[in-house]
Amino acid sequence: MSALSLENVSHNFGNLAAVNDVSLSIEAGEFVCLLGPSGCGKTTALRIAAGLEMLQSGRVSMAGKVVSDGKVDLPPEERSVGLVFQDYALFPHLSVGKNVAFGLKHLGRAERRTRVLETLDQVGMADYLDAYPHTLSGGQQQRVALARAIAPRPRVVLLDEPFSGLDVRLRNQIRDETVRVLKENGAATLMVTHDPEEAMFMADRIAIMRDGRIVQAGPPFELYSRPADSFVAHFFGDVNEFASVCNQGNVETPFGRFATPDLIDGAAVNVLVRPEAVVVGEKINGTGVEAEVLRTRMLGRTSLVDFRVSNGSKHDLLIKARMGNQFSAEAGKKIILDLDRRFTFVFPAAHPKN
Ligand SMILES: Nc1ncnc2c1ncn2[C@@H]1O[C@H](COP(=O)(O)OP(=O)(O)OP(=O)(O)O)[C@@H](O)[C@H]1O
Repeated sequence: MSALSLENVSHNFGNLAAVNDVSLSIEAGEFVCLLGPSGCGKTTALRIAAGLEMLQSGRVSMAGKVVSDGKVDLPPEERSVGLVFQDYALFPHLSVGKNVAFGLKHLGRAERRTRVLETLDQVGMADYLDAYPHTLSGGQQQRVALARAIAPRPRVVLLDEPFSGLDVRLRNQIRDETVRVLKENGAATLMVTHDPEEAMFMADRIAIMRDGRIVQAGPPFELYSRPADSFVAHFFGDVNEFASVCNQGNVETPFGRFATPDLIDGAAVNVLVRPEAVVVGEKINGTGVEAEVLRTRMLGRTSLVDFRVSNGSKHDLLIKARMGNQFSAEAGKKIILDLDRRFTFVFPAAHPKN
């Protein structure tokens, strides 16, 4: 029995199918990110789960109980959900303690106070009980917003881009703390983000959306290393891309042959290679090619290097490699390149909208 379950949920705004047949279940203690580009329907799906948007079609259940299906439609306050938004949405006229106590009206005075202190302690804000939101930093306000959401011990916590207002340096720390606190509480969490790195950092499972649909769902590494299509591969970071044609179940590339058993002869394909899959200075499959260094950029812990591979009579291939070290080589130097095939993908070229 899942803590939260969306089944075949669809939602239109006029003619626009903002959410299109979305099904997604989240277990207690699980952290799931709904990831996708702006306008793909993430927030609408989250609002439907929360009960903030009236369900048009499909079903929403929590812990096996239907909370919305066209007949039933429980309001947000009866759904056992905690909500955290991008702008924290703290009540400005209430102290931190009163903000956190807001959803605890059902508890007696003493118990309420204990719960408020306990929860503020969990997010490291117990010293700010009597402070007002405007006196707090963005990171502190975000912690209080999280405390307010989890204080009633909801079964499900829904977060909508909760870190986008924060300083970049603070974000990783607060992301870490947020996952820890939500896991400690055993809540099922659904977080909306457009940032693939944030999703990879935080999620047990990522559901990636495009044009209202979930195109792939799975653990972060699965989406990164086995993308379902070219859109997913591109969404998780830079890729080198070159065109080829399928011939007798294979695609020939300068780096050797790739099997494409599901494609017909003559099918145009794109070969996608992650920059970190380019192995520099080695032949690993006995198939390496000589390449010329065009440009090297040191990015601190990694280096990004542009190479040119001569491709016989055809156009030269330009390939970016990302290396986990400080690589330095003069432009013009010749080096052998090969590919780590785990991060090399072949997809039909005629993928819609790519
Ligand atoms: N109340 C509304 N009325 C009309 N159209 C809406 C409404 N809310 C959202 N939309 C449209 O529905 C689509 C999905 O919006 P939604 O906010 O769910 O996307 P999103 O993936 O969360 O995007 P973002 O990351 O930019 O918030 C968008 O095209 C948006 O313009």
